[in-house]
Amino acid sequence: MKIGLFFGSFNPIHMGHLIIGNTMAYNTDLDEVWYIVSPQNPFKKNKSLLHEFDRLEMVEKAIADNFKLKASDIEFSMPKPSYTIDTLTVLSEKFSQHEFVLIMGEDNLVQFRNWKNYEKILEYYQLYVYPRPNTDPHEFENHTSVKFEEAPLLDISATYIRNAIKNGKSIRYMVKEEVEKFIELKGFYL
Ligand SMILES: Nc1ncnc2c1ncn2[C@@H]1O[C@H](COP(=O)(O)OP(=O)(O)OP(=O)(O)O)[C@@H](O)[C@H]1O
Ligand SMILES: O=C(O)c1ccc[n+]([C@@H]2O[C@H](COP(=O)([O-])O)[C@@H](O)[C@H]2O)c1
Repeated sequence: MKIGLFFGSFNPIHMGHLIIGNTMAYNTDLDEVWYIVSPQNPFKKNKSLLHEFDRLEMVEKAIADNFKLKASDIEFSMPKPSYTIDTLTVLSEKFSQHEFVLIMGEDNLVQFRNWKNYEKILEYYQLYVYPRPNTDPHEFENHTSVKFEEAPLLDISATYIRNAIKNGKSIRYMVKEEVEKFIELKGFYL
């Protein structure tokens, strides 16, 4: 199978992440999309980062009704912070029957040069890139490994959701109902 990998902290997973995963899984040549929950992003320091198992549980609840979407904890047992090239290598070895593609927003391409072994990523893997608003220019516009895919965009972020919860505001329709209930039950982000 051809599988798209969507990496993130998912703190928490929101409708923006779900729209991208579903669009890639159904409207491109990908068979499935796997959400790879990163315990720790090399570029982000965040004191409100929930435990990785709680973030994984929210992803699982969010995608439970969509058979083309899967959650992965592969990075939990790998050295931290999580470097994407290392995870790609482990996945390609473990699932040699599958072809893996990296899904990312165009904004990620602006600093992609700073990723560990980015040239190796481009040599061995395809990147399926969806548009992000106000993306700065970058050098990967015409790269043969980069494919631009159309996807509708939602202007929300996990940061926005965490702040809304902290300020007693509603997050209804920004996350799946199951995720909202779980956050309430556990008292996350208060
Ligand atoms: N609304 C959105 N639409 C499309 N892609 C998004 C959206 N929000 C985040 N992404 C992308 O999803 C991936 C994983 O995101 P991440 O888990 O860091 O969420 P985030 O909402 O950006 O989090 P935070 O606000 O905590 O930084 C990243 O590549 C990010 O650019
Ligand atoms: O491998 C790297 O050097 C690298 C550098 C920055 C980000 N990443 C991964 O890209 C994913 C999305 O990053 P971000 O900053 O858009 O949330 C996240 O899960 C990180 O593990 C990976």
